[in-house]
Amino acid sequence: MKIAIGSDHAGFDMKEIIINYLKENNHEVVDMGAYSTESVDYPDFAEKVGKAVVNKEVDYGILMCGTGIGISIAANKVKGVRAALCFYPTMAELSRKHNNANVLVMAGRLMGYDVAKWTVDKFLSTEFEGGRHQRRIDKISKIEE
Ligand SMILES: O=C[C@H](O)[C@H](O)[C@H](O)COP(=O)(O)O
Repeated sequence: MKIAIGSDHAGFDMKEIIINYLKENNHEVVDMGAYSTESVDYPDFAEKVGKAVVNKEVDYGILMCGTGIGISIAANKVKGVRAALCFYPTMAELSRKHNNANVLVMAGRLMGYDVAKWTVDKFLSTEFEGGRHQRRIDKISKIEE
């Protein structure tokens, strides 16, 4: 798969680890920054990754900030983005099955790196279930109009 990934300074270390993990697993990675732990503003990276996803330049996006909260809020402002903040693999699985999430968000300062890798695995390997969940996503899309 082709994955766009981004973080602020607080998510940078996790981003580098996840980029290597994705590459080891034969995914194509587009690193949209940040490129160091120098202080930056998370909305800039949320917007870049979110737009790459909705413009279909990539299959999915992955974002990190310190808590995952700010970058989730920002990413979900991009029309068509369904960004899910996931602390556990099961959350990632359900974000795909029920919410058809297209951006995975994780907390760089609060999650262990092994859990982050397992969370990525579940996100990328789980399909949307459709059915009643599609009806709810259609209602989310209407809110965006
Ligand atoms: O939701 C926001 C994120 O957790 C940011 O990564 C965090 O606010 C950055 O904080 P600071 O500028 O104190 O490193």
